[in-house]
Amino acid sequence: MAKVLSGAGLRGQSAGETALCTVGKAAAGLTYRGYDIDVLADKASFEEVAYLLLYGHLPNRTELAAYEEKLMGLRSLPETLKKALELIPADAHPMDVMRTGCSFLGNLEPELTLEDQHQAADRLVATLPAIVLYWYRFSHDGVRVDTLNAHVPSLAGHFLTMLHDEAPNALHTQVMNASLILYAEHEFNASTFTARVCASTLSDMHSCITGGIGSLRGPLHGGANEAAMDMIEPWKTPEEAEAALLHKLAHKEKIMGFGHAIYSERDPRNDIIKKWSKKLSDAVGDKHLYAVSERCEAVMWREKKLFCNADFFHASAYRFMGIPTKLFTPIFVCSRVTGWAAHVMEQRANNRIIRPSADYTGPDHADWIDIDDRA
Ligand SMILES: CC(=O)SCCNC(=O)CCNC(=O)[C@H](O)C(C)(C)COP(=O)(O)OP(=O)(O)OC[C@H]1O[C@@H](n2cnc3c(N)ncnc32)[C@H](O)[C@@H]1OP(=O)(O)O
Ligand SMILES: O=C([O-])CC(=O)C(=O)O
Repeated sequence: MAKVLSGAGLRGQSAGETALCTVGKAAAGLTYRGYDIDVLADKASFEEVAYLLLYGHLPNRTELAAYEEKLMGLRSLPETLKKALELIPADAHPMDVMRTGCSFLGNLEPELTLEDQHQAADRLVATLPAIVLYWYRFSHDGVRVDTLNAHVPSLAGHFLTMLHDEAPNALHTQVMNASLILYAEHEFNASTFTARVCASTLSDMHSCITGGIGSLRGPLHGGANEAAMDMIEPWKTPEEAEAALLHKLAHKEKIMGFGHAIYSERDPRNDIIKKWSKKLSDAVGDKHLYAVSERCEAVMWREKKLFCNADFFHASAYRFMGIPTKLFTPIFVCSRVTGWAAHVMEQRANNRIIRPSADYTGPDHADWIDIDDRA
């Protein structure tokens, strides 16, 4: 019988069905429930996209107003959770804080039945920004930040207001909104697959999302936006960047923020966030970071035919908005929680436990050796 070869990393194999997203159609396409990413990033609010993913259709005016109101009403953190967050040291990584915060919330407000799944998802969408920024501001500035921000309707504005203690300008709110839309959903990526595998055991929403956060953290996935920033920040001129990059490539180093498992020509999210990064660069009078980033893009294409993925120009865009590097991947969480939760619900609606097989590579038979006789 022919052996079914599982390609390394399951590349190119279908692991199930989804109606949420297409990635890589015609080498560079991306749609959420059929809507093109360019259109969504240009015309929608993040709340509209969250509703589209979680409730299955674009909201009408009444539905959107009610949903925004609902999310705003769910922003406050339970006192016990605040106390727990206050115990986490300032040198913790915020992704670990989010993992703990999500899991902790699951103790206080468990999702007990399937009827609770939308409520659990909406609560996480509303509170994950507060979880990370309540901890960040308390541990770094000693401030117990207002997690309600009743005067700031959008999640994009809410995040930036909690971080900077003042309402963001229109450009920053617009970029943050677009960024949250770009990161919201991406089919069977590693963190979403983690959440779906967890859901397939009939586990609860908080466990699925906590697992997703853990998978997103790694630098080969969501953590690449922070890793890209750490790489480019010391480079002060495009020439310095080019020389350093060539050195890294000669030493076979992975360059964070480049390449993709599915797209073969380009990542459509890059064009959008790059455009915003340029606007921000002009607005802040940046002298080198955008130029360094552009040179990296040109060198990687020239040398390796590798293109920027969604993470690379997010690094400079976030920096221009004064966001500390270690909050980059947490913003990804605040967005991707919508996609994760939608996938959890989709998995539950037509579930069979996800349990692939493995090609065994160990010895055929091993004879027992008494402990005193072992080498
Ligand atoms: C939002 C997101 O999660 S997007 C992804 C974010 N991750 C990163 O930016 C990390 C850097 N990129 C990478 O590690 C990879 O490109 C991944 C993880 C995204 C995709 O991995 P794979 O699908 O295994 O990559 P792929 O099969 O296309 O790699 C082909 C070749 O290009 C190389 N390559 C791929 N990406 C890079 C890179 N960023 N830098 C240097 N070389 C690379 C691989 O090492 C491989 O070389 P080889 O054939 O000599 O072994
Ligand atoms: O799809 C992937 O493998 C990674 C990615 O770009 C994402 O999750 O946004």
